[in-house]
Amino acid sequence: MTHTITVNVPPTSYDVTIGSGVRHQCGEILRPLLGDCRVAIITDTTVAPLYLSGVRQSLETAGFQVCAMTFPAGEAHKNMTTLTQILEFLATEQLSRNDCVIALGGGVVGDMAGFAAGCFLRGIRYVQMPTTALSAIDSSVGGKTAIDLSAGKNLAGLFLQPTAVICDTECLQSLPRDILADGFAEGLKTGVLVGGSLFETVSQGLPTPEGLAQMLAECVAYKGGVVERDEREMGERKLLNLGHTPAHAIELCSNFGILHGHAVAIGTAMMARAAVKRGVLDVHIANMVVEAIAKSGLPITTHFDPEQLAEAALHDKKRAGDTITVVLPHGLGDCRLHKLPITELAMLFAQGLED
Ligand SMILES: NC(=O)c1ccc[n+]([C@@H]2O[C@H](COP(=O)([O-])OP(=O)(O)OC[C@H]3O[C@@H](n4cnc5c(N)ncnc54)[C@H](O)[C@@H]3O)[C@@H](O)[C@H]2O)c1
Ligand SMILES: O=C(O)C(=O)C[C@@H](O)[C@H](O)[C@H](O)COP(=O)(O)O
Ligand SMILES: [Zn+2]
Repeated sequence: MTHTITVNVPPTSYDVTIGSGVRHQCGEILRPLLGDCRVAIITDTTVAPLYLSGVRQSLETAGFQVCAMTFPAGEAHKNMTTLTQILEFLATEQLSRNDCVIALGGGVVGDMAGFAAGCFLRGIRYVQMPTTALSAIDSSVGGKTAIDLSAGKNLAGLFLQPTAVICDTECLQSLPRDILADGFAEGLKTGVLVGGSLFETVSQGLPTPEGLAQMLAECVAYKGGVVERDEREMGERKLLNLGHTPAHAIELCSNFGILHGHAVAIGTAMMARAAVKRGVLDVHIANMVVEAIAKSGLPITTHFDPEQLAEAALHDKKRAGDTITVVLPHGLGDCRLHKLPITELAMLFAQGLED
């Protein structure tokens, strides 16, 4: 079964197609959307040997002229050096304004290729083809693109919505278990934000392949709705950052050596515990959240101390001068924004790390 979710972000609108084997139909899906143009596939060294030839074949059969560039896999390469290499590649290949970038890979490929597409010739179109659970659940939808700077996570980037998202659930079968679980952290985050049956589903641990497509579709439908209402993160979209203020600090402190989803898992557990200490969340609900995270094989605490994390979090995009907005769960399906003085961050993180 194929799921199609439409995201309306005026003046544009795009479909997210989720289904088994859909990478082999990417050419026919994209031809009416892109017209007669060249496409540049950007991918990484792990994904290229697995999926590049199948995607290329589908695109060529549909009449596209295709070129491809591969960069080394991993968060350590989500940086200015790789961005420059992608831009130089697009220029050498003489892509024009009518042409299109295809991001084939996980969130690192999607964030990098999307950013490059947004800068090249002051902006060309791009398509997301997510191949990790994380990119399928979260990063391929919504138009946030970015690279990391040495001062912190995602500090340079653009909002640029893709022309289409094509998610082949078959690709997720080649993920090592820890990377599959890593992506599931954003699903757990979404389960806490939405509550109800989605939280019940995600709290049962990693789903079966059949259950996975349904879960992905529910997460994407929720995120798509938030993005439609608040594309530029002026209000409601900040909720998608549940767990991310500590997560981004943990990623920076570990020199980007921890996977994003693992950091989000810890951050979400921390915000659940801190919410209890602050009297806004029932301890039983917090325990359910922390247990659901642990059940998926994800971490729930960190060895970094609260002061160190608070220092690292000062680069967070939710900071405005002397205040920072964090997300605290008040219940399942009821997360709220809290504006705190930055001087309270270390205390908040300490509360999040206490049992
Ligand atoms: N833009 C957004 O809205 C958004 C949302 C969430 C996360 N992110 C970003 O996404 C990134 C994390 O994404 P990720 O977890 O997908 O990381 P990733 O892209 O680094 O992929 C993880 C690893 O899995 C490998 N891989 C990818 N697909 C595979 C497959 N099908 N089979 C086997 N191996 C495969 C990759 O080569 C890589 O080594 C972070 O940089 C995070 O900041 C962005
Ligand atoms: O799409 C969003 O909005 C999110 O916040 C999703 C997050 O899971 C994602 O990690 C995002 O990249 C974080 O954004 P940032 O603006 O805090 O860098
Ligand atoms: Zn995230």
